Amino acid sequence: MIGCNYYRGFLSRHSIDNTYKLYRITVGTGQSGLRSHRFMAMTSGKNTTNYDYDYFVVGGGSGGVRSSRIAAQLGARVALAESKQLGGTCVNVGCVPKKLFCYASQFRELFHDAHGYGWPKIDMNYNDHNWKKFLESKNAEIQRLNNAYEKNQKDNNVEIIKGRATLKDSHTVVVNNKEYTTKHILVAVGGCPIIPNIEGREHIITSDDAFFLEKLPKNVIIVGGGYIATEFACIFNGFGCEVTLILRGKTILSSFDEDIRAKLTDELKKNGINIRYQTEVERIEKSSDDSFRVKFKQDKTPMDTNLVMFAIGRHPNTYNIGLDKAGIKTDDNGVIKVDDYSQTTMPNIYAVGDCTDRKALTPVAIQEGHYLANMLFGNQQPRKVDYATVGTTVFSEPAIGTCGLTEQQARETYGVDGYDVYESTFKPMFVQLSKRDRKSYVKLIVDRNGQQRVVGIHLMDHAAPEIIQMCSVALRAGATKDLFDHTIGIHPTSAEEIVQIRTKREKKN
Ligand SMILES: Cc1cc2nc3c(=O)[nH]c(=O)nc-3n(C[C@H](O)[C@H](O)[C@H](O)COP(=O)(O)OP(=O)(O)OC[C@H]3O[C@@H](n4cnc5c(N)ncnc54)[C@H](O)[C@@H]3O)c2cc1C
Ligand SMILES: NC(=O)c1ccc[n+]([C@@H]2O[C@H](COP(=O)([O-])OP(=O)(O)OC[C@H]3O[C@@H](n4cnc5c(N)ncnc54)[C@H](O)[C@@H]3O)[C@@H](O)[C@H]2O)c1
Repeated sequence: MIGCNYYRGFLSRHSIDNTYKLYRITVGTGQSGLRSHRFMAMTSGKNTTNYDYDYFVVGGGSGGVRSSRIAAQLGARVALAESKQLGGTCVNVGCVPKKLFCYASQFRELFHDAHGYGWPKIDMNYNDHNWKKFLESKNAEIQRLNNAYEKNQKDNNVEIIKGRATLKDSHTVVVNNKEYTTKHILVAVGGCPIIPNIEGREHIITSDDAFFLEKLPKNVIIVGGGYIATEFACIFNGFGCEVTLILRGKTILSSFDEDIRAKLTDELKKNGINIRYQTEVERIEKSSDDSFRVKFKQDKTPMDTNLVMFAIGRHPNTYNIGLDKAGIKTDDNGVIKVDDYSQTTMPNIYAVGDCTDRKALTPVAIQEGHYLANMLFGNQQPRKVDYATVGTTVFSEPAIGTCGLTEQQARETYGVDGYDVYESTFKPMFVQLSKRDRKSYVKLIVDRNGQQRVVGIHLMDHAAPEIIQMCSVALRAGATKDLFDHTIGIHPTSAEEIVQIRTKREKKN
């Protein structure tokens, strides 16, 4: 198997089928019951001497690190158990290395663009790219972050306990056979990639492995159409690999706005990414030359490839950590049930981040963990995270950014006559001289009633990730279309399109 799997230490791919069976724990706790428990638990506060700690955090990823540090700053006695490296998915096998991979993969096009601006033409030979050197630099940067995280926790008096934690009961956590008692527990164990139960599954790599490949493949099949599949299709494509995306359904990024999906699909195809729709992998066979033959259920023509990557979602790391012993209920997939304030079915135990069913994004896990620490140890009123206006980006090439309602959600919320759509497709200035065939796109959805608030913004542009951040502030503030129209743009930018669109688009049915 290629590379190392960050999580394989405690949840091997071969245990996953069993995991699913064991996940089928009885559930059915209503949210109202959860809420009343929260206020009981909150009478607690800190410095309860009967326990070893006031707060024991299981999992040192985005949510756990933030929550433990804030709690300690507020005076709580805090322990943090981490079975791998501090920083969790985001730092080790998620956002951070992914963004570095995106940057690295984009130079091919940038060198091409440079020629249009008068720089000498560089004949790119992919073999010239030093993959090993790049991975070494990437690994060094991750190591730097791991160390910085550890120092920051220690400087704030968080006691780090290295090892896999399990719950013995609702006030006892066990790590390396040692028991620790605690007033409150936070479960912030994150998730890991799903690997399907198909013949040849041992040949599958996931995003965890993709960050540690020994060399780039000549061609790659990526199964899935979500964030990770789309981002890695662009990364491998940028490095010159031949990429085929295998979609179970009819579209990539099915939870995104229909127009942004269509526009991005056009760009991916222009970049040379092949997409096969409504196709499912039946099995994977290893060939004598170390390549793989992938057979499909629907189309009987197999494909030969050097690498098969699955990115079909993630499941929580909640298997066999004693949740049942501590009285914590999960759904059938092992997702921890929580109320609006991250309280589980056990009043003194909380859960944040990817092991709950909210938005699986780093800043979301961080805010959930931060609000929780404030609530428990900062004498602050409980505060709900506003999930409706979370801005998010897919770091594709070009990138997309989205915030608020999709058109489909606007249709369901306001009815087909209750909203307006404003849109603009344009060629970004940067590619004019290089003649790169590239489009950008802006779409605003406006609530037609009342004050005409902007309720959805969808962008496709290389600057979309930076622009959408401020759009989410505007949406949270309830900005109206009139406010956008009378805000002066910054010229020449892609962002100015957002305050300049005046033409309503005909509604599609
Ligand atoms: C490839 C990829 C790219 C991504 N890109 C982005 C992005 O660009 N932007 C974005 O916002 N989000 C991105 N995400 C999502 C983001 O990484 C997660 O939403 C975020 O890391 C969730 O934080 P968390 O604290 O819930 O869990 P995690 O960060 O997963 O942390 C959980 C930690 O708990 C530890 N752990 C698990 N079980 C135990 C145990 N029993 N005992 C002790 N420790 C344990 C794990 O080792 C891990 O360190 C990406 C994810 C992936 C996979
Ligand atoms: N840029 C970012 O912020 C970023 C990047 C990567 C990941 N993430 C987070 O991590 C989460 C996980 O990412 P992901 O891409 O694994 O999941 P995802 O939920 O985004 O996408 C999963 C995809 O797999 C498809 N799928 C599911 N089961 C399948 C099957 N059996 N066969 C074929 N296709 C199947 C789904 O239709 C969907 O298109 C994301 O939802 C997101 O919250 C965020």
